[in-house]
Amino acid sequence: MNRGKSYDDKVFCIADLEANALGRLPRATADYINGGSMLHETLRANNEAYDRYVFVPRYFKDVRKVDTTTVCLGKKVAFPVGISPSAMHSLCHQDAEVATARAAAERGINMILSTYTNTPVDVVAGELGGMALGQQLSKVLDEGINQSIIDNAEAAGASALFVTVDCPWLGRRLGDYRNSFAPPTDMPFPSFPTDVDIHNLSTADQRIAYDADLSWEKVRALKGRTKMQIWLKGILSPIDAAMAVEAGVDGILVSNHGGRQLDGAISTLEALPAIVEAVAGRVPVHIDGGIRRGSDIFKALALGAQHVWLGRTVLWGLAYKGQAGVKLVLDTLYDEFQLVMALNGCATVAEIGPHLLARRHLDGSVVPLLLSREARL
Ligand SMILES: Cc1cc2nc3c(=O)[nH]c(=O)nc-3n(C[C@H](O)[C@H](O)[C@H](O)COP(=O)(O)O)c2cc1C
Ligand SMILES: CCCCC(=O)C(=O)O
Repeated sequence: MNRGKSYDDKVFCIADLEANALGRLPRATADYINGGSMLHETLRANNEAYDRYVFVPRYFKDVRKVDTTTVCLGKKVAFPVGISPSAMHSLCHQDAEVATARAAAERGINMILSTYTNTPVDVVAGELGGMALGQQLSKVLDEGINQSIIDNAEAAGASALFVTVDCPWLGRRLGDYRNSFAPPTDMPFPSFPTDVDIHNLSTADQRIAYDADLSWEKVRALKGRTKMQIWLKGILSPIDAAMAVEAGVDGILVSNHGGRQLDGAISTLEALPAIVEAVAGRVPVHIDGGIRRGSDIFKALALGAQHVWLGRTVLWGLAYKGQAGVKLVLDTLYDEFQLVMALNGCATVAEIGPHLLARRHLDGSVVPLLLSREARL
């Protein structure tokens, strides 16, 4: 039960944290992290989509105890939240991915490591305290590099490969152009051979250029290249979702890369229901993008996601106070989520469903989801 816990003298919610964290970073770094592509339409839409759903809570339920636990990648997790892959954690804190992994372990949740990690996968795995590790793969032209990322992750005990599908070309991030943003030249990228220059992205070595011809055959072939589960990260279309299931993937992460790739793409929460319907329970469907409050986690689950993942919020925590800052993010969201469950009459995650939501339409009407569904039948 939440009794008004004080987290920190300055941070009581994620919005407080964002304001505090960004001021600690050089401007170009803060813009790289917070920015999206082009005019930030999708970046904004990811957040705003959550505000279009409102709660229709149930009462007369026993919520003296609220169990937030669930299972993700075969591990029992403290709540249905994990850490999405993001590049270069050392931009935010010297302890980089080690700090992030330790906070995930403390809070009892899983983590996905970026291809552009600054910390080797085996080191991160060693800090996760037995929680599940996912390895994100930005598939590049050099198959030897792809295979070494896969092999190192598998050897480190990672349980799933998250293949990012929304980045055949890098999005136009205007803030990065204006700031001439580039990672520091001494920054380590242990996924890549040391003679690959990735610091100046515009002249990047062809070996690490994105594979812009990812096909279903290549997805199927990946299954033969590793014992890890294969997940696709960045699915937005129910057609691709259905084809992914047919290709034998183990799960789908609905994502638009936090609004950093195709500006104008559908928000992830708006994309979710059709994907859940297309997948029809055959594999798990997870989501990221715009999760800033415990209520957002609840809404994503009510619309059919089994689990959500966090991008920028973790980086804000890292910039704010390293491991303790990431822990603060996770504790804040944990307590908010538990309270939202209690106030909606849910004692377990399994009780969360669409009957607890209504959708606010552009004409101002608010329509409970179940009634609107029944009306269509
Ligand atoms: C600074 C930054 C770096 C990212 N790097 C990667 C990456 O290396 N690979 C990837 O698949 N997604 C990457 N993402 C996207 C995240 O995995 C995630 O999809 C997105 O941040 C979720 O949205 P949110 O930030 O609103 O939570 C990155 C996002 C940010 C903000
Ligand atoms: C070259 C690193 C790109 C990482 C990424 O995916 C992002 O910034 O969104």
